[in-house]
Formats: sequence, C-alpha cells, structure tokens
Amino acid sequence: MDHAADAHRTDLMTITRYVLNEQSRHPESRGDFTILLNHIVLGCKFVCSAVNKACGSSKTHRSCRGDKCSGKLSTCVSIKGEEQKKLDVLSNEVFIKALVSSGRTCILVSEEDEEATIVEPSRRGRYCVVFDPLDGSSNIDCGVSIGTIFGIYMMKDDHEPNLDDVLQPGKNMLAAGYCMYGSSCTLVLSTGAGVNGFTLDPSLGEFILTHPDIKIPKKGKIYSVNEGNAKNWDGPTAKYVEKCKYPKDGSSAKSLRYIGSMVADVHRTLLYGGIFLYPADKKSPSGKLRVLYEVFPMSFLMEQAGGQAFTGKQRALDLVPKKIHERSPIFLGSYDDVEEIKALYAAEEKKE
Ligand SMILES: O=P(O)(O)OC[C@H]1O[C@](O)(COP(=O)(O)O)[C@@H](O)[C@@H]1O
Repeated sequence: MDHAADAHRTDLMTITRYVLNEQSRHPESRGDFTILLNHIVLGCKFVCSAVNKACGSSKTHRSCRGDKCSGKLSTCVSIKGEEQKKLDVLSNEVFIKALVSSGRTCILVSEEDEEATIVEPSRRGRYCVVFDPLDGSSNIDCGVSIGTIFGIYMMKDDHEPNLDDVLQPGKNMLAAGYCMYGSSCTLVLSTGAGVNGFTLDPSLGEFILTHPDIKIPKKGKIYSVNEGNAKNWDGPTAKYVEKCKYPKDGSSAKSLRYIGSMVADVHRTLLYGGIFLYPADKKSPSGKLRVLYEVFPMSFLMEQAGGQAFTGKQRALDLVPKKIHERSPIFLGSYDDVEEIKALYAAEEKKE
C-alpha cells in the first residue's frame, strides 16, 4: 500500500489532538481551551445521538421504541424512558450542564434561555460561551439537517461576570463553530487561524479532521434566501436578487438553493461558494437571525475562510450588540458576491 495513503488512514487527527497542537503554539496556554472544547464536543455528540435515536413521522428512524411516541422528531423520547422532552429543550440542558461542568466558563447565553446563565463561583473559568443548541428546530420533523452554533469569548479581566462580557463585537470572539446533524455529523471550527471541518466517526466516537483548511471560493454560483419575503425587501436586496437571476453583464444566472436551516445553508455556502442572505424586510426591520449565536459565529467562520459578512450597514463582526438576543440582517459568503451587495447598499446610502 502507498505509504502516504496508509498514514492518512492510520494517523488520525482528532479534534482534541488538533486543538492541543494549536494551543501548544501559545506557551502561556494552560489547556483550558482544550478542556472547554472537549465539553462542547461532548454536547454535540449527545445531540447527534439524540437526533438519530429520536422517533420521527417516517418509520425509518431506527430506535423508535417509545410507547408514548408522538410520531414527531421534535418531541422525542429522551434517554432512559424519562418524560418526553422537546429535542431543543433537551439539547439546551445538555449544553448548559456540559459547559458549567467544564469548570472553564463564567457566563453562558443560549437561544433557549431568556436570561444569561451566570456560572456559580466554585465552577467558574474565564470563557464566555454564546450558543444556539439546536438551530433550525422548526425543520426537525421533516429530517432536514439542523445544527448547534457556538461562539467563545474570553472574559476581559477578573471581575464578577456580567452581560458586558458577552455584549462584545464578534471580532473579539476567540473561536466559533457549528456542528451539523445531517447524513453525517460534521463539526466546523475556527480558533482564529483558518477553518477546519471534522466528521464524527461513529465507530470511534471521535471527530476526525476531514476538511482541513476550508477556503470559500472567491465567487459562487448559488444564492440562498427565503424568496417568500421578497415583496417586503428593501431596494438593494431586491436589486441584488434580480441581478442573481437575470445578470445583465453576460455572466450566468446564479441558482437559488434555500433549505431554511441556517447551519445547512451556511455549510453549503462555505464549501461550494455563493451567498446566504437573511435581510431586513418591512415586517422584520432587524431581520430574523440573532447576532450573538447565529450572525457572529457564522460571520467569524466566513471571514476565516476568506469570505465576508455584512449587515447592510457594516462589517458584521464590528457590530456591538446591546441585548443578548438582538437580531441583525446578514449577507455572508464568497468575497466577490458580498462585495456586490455592499456596493448596492453603498449606492443606496449615497442617494439618501
Ligand atoms: O423560515 P425562514 O424565515 O426562512 O427562516 C429560516 C431561518 O430560521 C432558522 O431556522 C432559525 O429559526 P429557529 O430559531 O426558529 O429555528 C435558521 O436556521 C434559518 O436560517
């Protein structure tokens, strides 16, 4: 057998090994980040397993044994026959417990909880984690890929943790990522030095590096937006989508691909290129997606992969959120595609 191919198969780069390697470049590192990430990875493995075990309306879900089966994946039977819990509620509990028990966090913001969780002093560390434990949960019952999104900040100095520790611009994040629960379970991570993708090998129970150094194509052929909202879009968004469909410069039209599950739409955008848009519209002037745990982590990954992320007014990662569940319009993806939408908004601003 070819020596290099053999090494590729046997010299496994697990996510822990990868992060340990990265951290060893910082001599002051005490391994805290690796421990935190291991707890996030544990949460992802749990949710992946819960999504796979849960019963669904199609009888194809293998472990549907619940006698109280609702027939819905979103209300699966939880582990060991406990009372039925919605999958997003269960995922939230798992992540909160995993993060607190890491002993490395001080404040947590979850999409599921109105208030931030301040970790009790005896279990505190220096990291602040913002996350959506199960994004796209409205898609669960039809088996569409869904995911967990997370971003990590470091507390500025030693003080009692408070909301200011997470109300920081996205550019201050130390790391961000998502885990997609689809035909395979893929964790995409950036610690600020590029983007890497790891796939869960179920037989090993380990995430293995399968997509090293992901770079988004400079320009793409796909646009991704909910066109059901088109009648309420502002001028620049409407013009941009028109341009995608009917380009006047002789280039080919872009194809529309919209799943309606952010992790899946962004994952495709990252790998194939193109642009993902969730703009403001007349009904939702701030758009739909949440700044801290949707817009920021995905924007961080896009920039790290060579793309861009824009809110319609500014670079997304420069935004300073005032509330933990704040929303923002977002346009993210290939560098050239985002340049085009930036130009349209700049032209509109000039007119005003
Ligand atoms: O259905 P719409 O309005 O196109 O929204 C789709 C977006 O909403 C989300 O599902 C988030 O909404 P939920 O938090 O209600 O799941 C994203 O994953 C996705 O990008």
